[in-house]
Amino acid sequence: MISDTFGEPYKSLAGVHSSVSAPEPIAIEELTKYYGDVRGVEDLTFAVESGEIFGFLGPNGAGKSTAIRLLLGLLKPTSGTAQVLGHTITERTRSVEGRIGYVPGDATVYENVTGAELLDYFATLSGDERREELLDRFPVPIDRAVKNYSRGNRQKLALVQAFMHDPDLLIMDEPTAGLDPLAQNALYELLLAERDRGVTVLFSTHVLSEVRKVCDRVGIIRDGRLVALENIGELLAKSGKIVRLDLAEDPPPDDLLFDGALSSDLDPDGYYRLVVTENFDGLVDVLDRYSVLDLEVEETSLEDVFMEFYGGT
Ligand SMILES: Nc1ncnc2c1ncn2[C@@H]1O[C@H](COP(=O)(O)OP(=O)(O)OP(=O)(O)O)[C@@H](O)[C@H]1O
Repeated sequence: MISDTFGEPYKSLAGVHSSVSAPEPIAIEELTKYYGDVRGVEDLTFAVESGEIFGFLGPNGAGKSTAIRLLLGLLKPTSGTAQVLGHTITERTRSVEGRIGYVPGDATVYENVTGAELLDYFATLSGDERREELLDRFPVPIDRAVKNYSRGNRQKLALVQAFMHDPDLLIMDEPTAGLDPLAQNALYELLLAERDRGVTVLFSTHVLSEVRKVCDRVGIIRDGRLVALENIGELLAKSGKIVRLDLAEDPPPDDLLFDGALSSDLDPDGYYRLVVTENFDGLVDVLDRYSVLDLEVEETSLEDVFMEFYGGT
């Protein structure tokens, strides 16, 4: 009973403004990556605008890391292309790399050096003018070998490394994984402050609460394809209302469906649960057929929206 309202892969007008103004920091066009027969991402098309925090949302295996690794030039696309800071991903130069900060999903390399040595190394590549300020924000045992770091400390070190050369664009793959709540909040504050300075951020996550806290827009990816691209308010508005009904009768949930109802289910507490996006007259017609003992109408939450895309999969 999952609707296909968002079922068609979303096609944005990526690049449409590029002839009249600066190109978007990230513009992706029909980007496809197969690992042999396994689909990583397929036909991704969207743009991340300058100065926004863009949440790239999807469950494990949806294709977020593949898309990010393609953007960073770490993987070669099967077809399609993307521009990052105006440069095609397959032809990027060092000068562009120096304007990007990257937080990988799994920060485990360079085990045998200390945190300080690791940062020194990256400083020679791109600079480190913000190192001290970031170490205050994300304190780590800088003189100890990285191999002895806890997961959270590795992640904090990765954050210091990603931000310390003051990049224009941050690309982050599940950056809060392993962070304690204090460090998570420090990151949210930093992201919002950076956004206000005009920095652009793309980050992948499956943590809905952080999407709500920091993201301006969100792209939802499912099975390698983009299925929604909206600002969060619009996404919620488009996703309709939850109508919960207690009926004297016991009709099968599908009997309550009408044009404008995305889904109809029976909750464990015996209430019918409809997701209604439009045609509230249709709802009134349905109600007219039964004895309604109770009725509640709620706004959809981001969790509800997510479940509409992923429920049952
Ligand atoms: N190196 C690889 N070789 C083969 N298949 C891969 C490889 N990397 C990813 N895949 C497959 O590509 C698909 C997308 O995986 P990807 O890691 O991009 O998803 P994800 O959304 O980042 O997931 P997660 O949240 O678990 O990191 C999955 O089916 C995955 O098994």
